[in-house]
Amino acid sequence: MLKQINQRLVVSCQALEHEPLHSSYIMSKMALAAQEGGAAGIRANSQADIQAIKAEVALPVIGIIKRNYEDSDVFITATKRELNELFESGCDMIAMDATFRKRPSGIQLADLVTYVRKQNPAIQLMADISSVEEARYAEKLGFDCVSTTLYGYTDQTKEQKLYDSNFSFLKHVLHHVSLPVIAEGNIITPEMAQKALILDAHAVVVGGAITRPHQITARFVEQISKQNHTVTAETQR
Ligand SMILES: CC(=O)N[C@H](C=O)[C@@H](O)[C@H](O)[C@H](O)COP(=O)(O)O
Repeated sequence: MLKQINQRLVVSCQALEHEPLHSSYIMSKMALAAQEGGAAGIRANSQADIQAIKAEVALPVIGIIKRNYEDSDVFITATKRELNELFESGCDMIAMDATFRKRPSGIQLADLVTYVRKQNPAIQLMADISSVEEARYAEKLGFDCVSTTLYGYTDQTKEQKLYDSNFSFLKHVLHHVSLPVIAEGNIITPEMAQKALILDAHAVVVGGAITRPHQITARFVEQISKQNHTVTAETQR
């Protein structure tokens, strides 16, 4: 899969239970639209969505399973349970949280990597990271690539955005690991995606800016309200 997505766009087609588009059927059609738009791959959540997407498009799929655990903040492919479900999903690559945060029941990331290599040696592994140290450790554990997915979503990085100070975090990761680095998280314009690839990201993943209409709508509404204030101010002069 890494070869197929090199220097290209992966579209994340996800909608959790609380989101308006929560449906495997809808996610499969989102993936079809992404394929027609020229995407090279899909990122998807849950066995049902992955299977529906694989039935609809010929694109390779990065599979995750999001599940919350009371004793951990890790929710992306947190344990062997999620790995087993992904083995049955038909996905081409598995992405998992590779932050240093404590995992459910204290299971170690290294043990999960060993488990995948033993149970399903053919599948590629993506490490979702939030720091350079995590990226370097993921490289040591033998992941096939790292993705900046969780930058801005951990206590240490909250409110940070990948494109802040001209993609400084992405540049930092690229400088410190020799693995392919996928730019993912809050890439909301084609120009940002292009910039990440120019900086030598292996590929870019874009989700909400393509497949979450509520986020896209909110961005328009926010901008229009700014415009309204400007117009009002001018007309009052
Ligand atoms: C933090 C988290 O759970 N991120 C998830 C990872 O699978 C997805 O919800 C994101 O949509 C995906 O990473 C793409 O990012 P963006 O939607 O910002 O383009």
